Amino acid sequence: MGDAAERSSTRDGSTTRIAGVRPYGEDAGDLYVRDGVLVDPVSDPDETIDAGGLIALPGLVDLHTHLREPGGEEAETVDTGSAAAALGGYTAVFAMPNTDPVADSPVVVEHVWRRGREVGLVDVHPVGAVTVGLEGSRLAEMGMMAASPARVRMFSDDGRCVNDPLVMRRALEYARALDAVVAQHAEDHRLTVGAQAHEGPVAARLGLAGWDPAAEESIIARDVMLAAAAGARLHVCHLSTARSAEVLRWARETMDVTVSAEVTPHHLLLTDTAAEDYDPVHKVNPPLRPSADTAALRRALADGTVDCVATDHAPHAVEAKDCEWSAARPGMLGLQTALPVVVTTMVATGLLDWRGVARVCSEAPARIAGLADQGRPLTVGEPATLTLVDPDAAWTVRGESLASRAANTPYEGMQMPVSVVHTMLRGRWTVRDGAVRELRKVAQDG
Ligand SMILES: NC(=O)N[C@@H](CC(=O)O)C(=O)O
Ligand SMILES: [Zn+2]
Ligand SMILES: [Zn+2]
Repeated sequence: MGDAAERSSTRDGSTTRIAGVRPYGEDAGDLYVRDGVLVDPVSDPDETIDAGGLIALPGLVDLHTHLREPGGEEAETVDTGSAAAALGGYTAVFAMPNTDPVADSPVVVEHVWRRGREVGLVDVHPVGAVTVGLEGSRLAEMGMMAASPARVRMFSDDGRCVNDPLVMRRALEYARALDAVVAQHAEDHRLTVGAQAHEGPVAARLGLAGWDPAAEESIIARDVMLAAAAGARLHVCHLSTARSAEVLRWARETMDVTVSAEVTPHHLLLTDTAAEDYDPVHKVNPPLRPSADTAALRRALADGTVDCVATDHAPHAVEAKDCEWSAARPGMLGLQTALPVVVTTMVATGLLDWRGVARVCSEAPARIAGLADQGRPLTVGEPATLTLVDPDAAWTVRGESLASRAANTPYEGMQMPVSVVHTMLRGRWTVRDGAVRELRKVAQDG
């Protein structure tokens, strides 16, 4: 604390030079930061950071994070989840409302928002519930949450689907009036009663009850029609099948609808065969799919059919995972492994370059969520909100070493090809040399 780097990168009028960095993986040059923004070069910076060999990206934005606070603090808190996010290169996250109590009121979203500001490592934007208690019947106080200091602009019952079409229609109509987006966990619950794994030969062989992919695809098809009719914005959470991507293409070609979609890193990399070890760390909702879907999802992300990557970071306490498969809770950690998995699946395969990574991990999610100061270009006058990545620093995942309170990573022991080295939020380092800065006592700006 209080060293030169910290002083020079806060808003005291001094200038930091980030030397030899490669913005978007392109030609090396210097970035200059003063008062929280990128500025023109100066001849006498107060401090110079050697960033030779590092790639600069705009700070990553996660539209789908479970921070578990309030009520699930044994798995994650705003504090530990923010640290995991910053270490993963994130500068903004959207905290899902399936907490206890559910974030379906101004009181709860304000609590999460205030905790995020107190911690100060990433911008924490609470997602408001669509229905009271996530129960799917009565609309939550969407307008009140939008009007609260947390300024909620994304609503979701994630963990549950807004299954009732009339409730979904009303939610979309309200969202339109609030200029908000409804993020749907697409799963027709009537089709997935007792479901444990993707319905197919692998689940059949393992004796696990099948999760019909039509449960996802049919809800997406229904929702694009409802959104088009309501003139509302729809976002599809954790899209996971080839046909779901086809439905999006068809919707955009045939109707006037504003629909966006995210894919998780795990659905880009892992397949349903991961369940063969019966280790519930591989249990997730929607389930891991066959490799044909994984391949189609990669193509859909590359060609823009799927707009962005979102982690669906879902920490679970040991008790919720250290049990037989059918009793385990679905979900896996994602914040600290997302960027490396995107590099493995999209960059190493030649499907995306680093510009493309910036698009799907930062620019597109910021646009979908309507964030004005995230996902911005790395150019003079823009916020100094960025992450610096070493493209050659491989590391091995150890759940116990991750910043999350929980350890349920599906990548235990796996090599990740790249490392986040530094992260900066509006001119302040949140991560230096792969370690979180203790910012908790630093006053929040604006
Ligand atoms: N993805 C999961 O398997 N679990 C999520 C809920 C969700 O994203 O649907 C959770 O909250 O644990
Ligand atoms: Zn979900
Ligand atoms: Zn989720």
